[in-house]
Amino acid sequence: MTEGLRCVSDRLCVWQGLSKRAWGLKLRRGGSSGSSGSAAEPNDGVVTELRAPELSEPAADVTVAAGASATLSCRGLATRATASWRKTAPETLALRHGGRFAISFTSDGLATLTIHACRASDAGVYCCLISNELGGVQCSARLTVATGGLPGVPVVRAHPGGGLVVQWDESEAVHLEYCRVGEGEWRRATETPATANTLALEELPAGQYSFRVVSARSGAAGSASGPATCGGGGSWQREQFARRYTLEEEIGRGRSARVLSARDTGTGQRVALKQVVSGRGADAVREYRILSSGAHGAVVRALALFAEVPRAGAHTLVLELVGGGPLLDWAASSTDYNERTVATHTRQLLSALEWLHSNNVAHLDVRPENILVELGGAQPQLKLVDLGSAVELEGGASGSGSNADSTTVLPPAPAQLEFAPPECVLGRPPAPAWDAWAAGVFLYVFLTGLSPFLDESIEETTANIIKCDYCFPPEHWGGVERAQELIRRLLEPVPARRHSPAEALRDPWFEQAGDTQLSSTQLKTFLERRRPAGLGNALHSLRSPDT
Ligand SMILES: Nc1ncnc2c1ncn2[C@@H]1O[C@H](COP(=O)(O)OP(=O)(O)OP(=O)(O)O)[C@@H](O)[C@H]1O
Repeated sequence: MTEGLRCVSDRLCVWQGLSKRAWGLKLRRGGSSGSSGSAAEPNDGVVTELRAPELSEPAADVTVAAGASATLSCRGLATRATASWRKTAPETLALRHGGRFAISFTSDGLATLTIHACRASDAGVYCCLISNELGGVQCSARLTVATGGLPGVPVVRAHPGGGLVVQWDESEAVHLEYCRVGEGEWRRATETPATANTLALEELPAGQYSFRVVSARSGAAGSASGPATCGGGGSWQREQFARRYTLEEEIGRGRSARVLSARDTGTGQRVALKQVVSGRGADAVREYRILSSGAHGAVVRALALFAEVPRAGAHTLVLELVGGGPLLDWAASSTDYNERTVATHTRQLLSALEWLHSNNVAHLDVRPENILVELGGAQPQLKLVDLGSAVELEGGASGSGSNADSTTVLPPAPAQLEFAPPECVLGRPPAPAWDAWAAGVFLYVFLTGLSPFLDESIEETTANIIKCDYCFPPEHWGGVERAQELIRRLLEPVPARRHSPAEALRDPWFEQAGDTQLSSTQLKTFLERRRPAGLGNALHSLRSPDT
């Protein structure tokens, strides 16, 4: 650390409105009403004379190398005084003790400011004010941070709206330059030198970039930052998206998303575009991460994720298109609506849940609207969609060590309530066992068209769930009683005793299920009741022309 020796008594001044000369005397009884940081005060009932502060040693200018510590100090004669530091040039800043700044004031009137790990932007004029009730006195000193003439390396991070944000630490005007990795050509990010120390490059095309800072005065270039990946700015993302997908029609809607069918002009493949409203970006990113990190035949696959599409703040997930609509709608109008069909699809659902749980993911929103069917293959195939409410669990799907404990628990929405387990309606932390319960309710509905816990009101339905109050009316269970034991195992009120999807898959019913034809009358009533107003039967009529 190099200390400058120039005297700064010319900067010694009187704080506006307060005189450094004591213009009044106040007799004060020493005692409990002390103020912090003042000169030592007797606490023995002796009357003390209070004097306005006087400066005895002004602060001196200091020069340090970047990265070193700098200490500015001055001394004032005063009783019951405090000392505070401000930066007055080039910007005004009130300084507090903490982080890189250490501020102290000793009982003999020494006020110090130490700045650790000095940066170029710390350079400037610092002012110390020593004051008490009778007045104040202040002095200033300049801190110079020597950077060796070369600008420092800028810091790069992702911009929440797409693109990158670059920050640097120079006290003078600079040019920010960027180089696309592999191209070797440095370009200026702005026409004129940047005076602020941050630049958001929101419209940067996708790619990898390095940045460097160039002094506008000397033309000296600092070292380049490491390569930073840019997913592309908003309008770039929208442009790429518009070029690639031709939108068709709306095929579904949820609380946070609109789903459209579209065609990928590159591959000719039809896809589903889930447009997630702004504010739910984290859910969309998590849903993409889960659905793109592995594959299971009964779980929809995610193909891509676009941020800032269709508008700033929104996200668009590109998903495999499931062409057959909700499974129960298809089953209710199918000639194959029989016990074996129900067993086949229940097995697919449990297998999808087992796969998610083994990947430490709990779906948490298993209900008929999110259980679709693909009819394009040799056999109808169940597809579970909507991982928007899913949680990723730490330390295994058993529930122990789950990060779900910290998840905000909201009461289930009306559409979810019929499928919600007791621990969910009681506000307990989410866990994979919720999915097993929901699968049990789904199987009950699939076989009978009846909802086991549904009652006249939300309160009564909730009470039925908490008491696990349901039954198997014989008039609705004729010929399919063999599935009841599996349902009992899944609708077990104590989560730890409830069958997991893996255990449920071993139930003998899957082998025993026969051709018993099921009546779709109740199921159609069930579906009609849950159909959102205005949606009609759009999903049901959707069929992939590829099939
Ligand atoms: N890949 C897909 N293929 C066809 N239809 C889909 C697909 N994904 C979703 N849908 C339809 O769109 C509807 C809404 O989608 P999704 O449930 O994912 O939205 P959401 O807003 O997350 O729903 P929620 O209200 O449960 O939060 C679904 O119920 C389903 O019918």
